[in-house]
Amino acid sequence: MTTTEGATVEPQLREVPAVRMEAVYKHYGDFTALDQIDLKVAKGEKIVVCGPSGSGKSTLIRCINHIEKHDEGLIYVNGVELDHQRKNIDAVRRDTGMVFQSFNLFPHMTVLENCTLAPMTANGMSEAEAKDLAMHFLTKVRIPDQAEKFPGQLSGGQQQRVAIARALCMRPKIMLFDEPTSALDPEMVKEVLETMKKLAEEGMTMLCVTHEMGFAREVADRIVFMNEGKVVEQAAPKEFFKHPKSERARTFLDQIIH
Ligand SMILES: Nc1ncnc2c1ncn2[C@@H]1O[C@H](COP(=O)(O)OP(=O)(O)OP(=O)(O)O)[C@@H](O)[C@H]1O
Repeated sequence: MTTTEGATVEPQLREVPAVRMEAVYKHYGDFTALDQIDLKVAKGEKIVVCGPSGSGKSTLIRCINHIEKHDEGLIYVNGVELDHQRKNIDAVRRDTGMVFQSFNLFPHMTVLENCTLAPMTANGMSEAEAKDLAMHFLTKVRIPDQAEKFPGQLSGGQQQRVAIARALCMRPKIMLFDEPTSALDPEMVKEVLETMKKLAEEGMTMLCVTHEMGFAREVADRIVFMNEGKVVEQAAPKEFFKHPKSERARTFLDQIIH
């Protein structure tokens, strides 16, 4: 693309990022959980956030949809500021689907009811429309036959796929995953990662906190490595795994890969 001044500009650089964090801090009392975070996520980008326990990964992702409130700095989601008065909270929440480690499904509701609830209550969809949408996404995560069951009747992997379908029913522009496979038996991990991989291939913008480094290598455009509340380094997976720059990333990788 050429501007009137004749300069060449990459079209994607002119786009509003999916997420922009500028000098973001989060404190719990005297403890600084996020320490001057600057991070940009482009539309369609897949980011894996990794780092040692307590480094602030969940806090970072939870600040993006305001489950946690940041104390200082600016956060924009698709160009909308997450202001401290929470004026834009509904718009931001609509754009961001969140998947938690512990599924967070309503146990007294069927799979279908779990998926139709938010589209009907928050988006004003009719029951018939919401059911069609829910079945569409339950089919996508390959469990349409479980629609009438209750979460307790499903395996962990199936429950997590319901949680992904439920998030997709809100038609999010960004999916946030907070250790989505950590609570699963090893044989269930693969099916959830496959579902996430499929979403990535379809172009979804994704921020995933995960220790699944195989997934990171295969799917991520960029690895963001955190330590003590800071983003210590960020690089393409190939670069990060081969040549981690910081000593902390090197010891982290040694511990989890060997
Ligand atoms: N509600 C809270 N009150 C006080 N401290 C908190 C709270 N939530 C998180 N923290 C602290 O903030 C730090 C970052 O927590 P966070 O959960 O973001 O880390 P993490 O990198 O996701 O860790 P893990 O990999 O173990 O889940 C930790 O030291 C944690 O104890």
